Amino acid sequence: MEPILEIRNLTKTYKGGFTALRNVDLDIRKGEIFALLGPNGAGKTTLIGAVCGLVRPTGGTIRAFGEDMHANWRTLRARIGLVPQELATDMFEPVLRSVTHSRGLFGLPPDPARIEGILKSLSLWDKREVQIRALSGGMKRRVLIAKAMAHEPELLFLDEPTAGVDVELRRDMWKQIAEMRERGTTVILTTHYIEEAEEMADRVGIIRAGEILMVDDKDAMMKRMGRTEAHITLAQPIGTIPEALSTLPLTLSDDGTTLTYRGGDGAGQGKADVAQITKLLTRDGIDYVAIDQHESSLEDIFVTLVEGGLESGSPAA
Ligand SMILES: Nc1ncnc2c1ncn2[C@@H]1O[C@H](COP(=O)(O)OP(=O)(O)OP(=O)(O)O)[C@@H](O)[C@H]1O
Repeated sequence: MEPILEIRNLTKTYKGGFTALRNVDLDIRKGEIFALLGPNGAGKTTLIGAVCGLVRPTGGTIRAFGEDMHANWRTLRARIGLVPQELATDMFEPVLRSVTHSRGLFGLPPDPARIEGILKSLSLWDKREVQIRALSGGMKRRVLIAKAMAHEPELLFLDEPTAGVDVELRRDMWKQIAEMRERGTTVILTTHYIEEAEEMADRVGIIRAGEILMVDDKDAMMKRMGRTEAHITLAQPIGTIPEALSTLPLTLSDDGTTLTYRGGDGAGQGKADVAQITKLLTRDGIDYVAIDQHESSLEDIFVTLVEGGLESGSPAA
């Protein structure tokens, strides 16, 4: 399938000389939810800004909907929506007027029924005459989403859509985003909440220090990078790891009471290994009193990648 967005060799060096993006290559597929994960300062907002015209790239190309963004700026930008981290203007405007205005900015004819539909879907219809500044933080975020949806974008960027909102509202917003995808919108979101990516994304990209470390289907990433960690507490200390277990990735605590397994492949190998370990311990007459087992989450994978560097990753797509 032809990508809806193709970023090639994108580089951004800010005026002071700081390079925030280095040779970024990224393809976004039509209809997917793509989560861009990265620590503070990794370059997520810069990347979004480059596509949406807020940041001028120093090098590289961006194609959207099969056409060069630079050469067809006006028409292509009108097909892209952006939900920024914060609302910069419009604080004194009532909700309905502000959202209607956003649609007009892209040269689209008024469509009150559509705006009403958007506001209702975001539970903002009752607040339509309220000035934005009088809304709660969570409601302000919904206004940002409504404004970005008002011109019916085919590609929607959400920059930290749920930062600082409570758990309930976050779940609510995940539902809204999933519904946008159902309606055919391609969604790219940046987030600090790995849980958010785990819950919603079809694919995940990991960015660190301006470089894309890895892009993959979320499930494939979790399978490939996933690990099992198990701590087996023994009834009596042992001096060494039994011979029968010597080929497995096991360590023994200094006091001889805990065997720790770290390994597996995220596709069941770890669980099978731990079952095998307990069987062999029983066979050798070594009693254990507890097993504390844990499968790695996307968060563990992310932390390993971002802090430990890229050890077993595939090249970014
Ligand atoms: N206008 C600017 N001039 C100079 N440096 C900038 C500018 N804007 C951003 N930077 C730097 O570029 C780097 C990337 O910033 P960016 O905002 O893209 O990161 P981010 O991944 O979105 O971070 P966060 O998660 O904190 O929002 C940071 O080190 C930042 O300080």
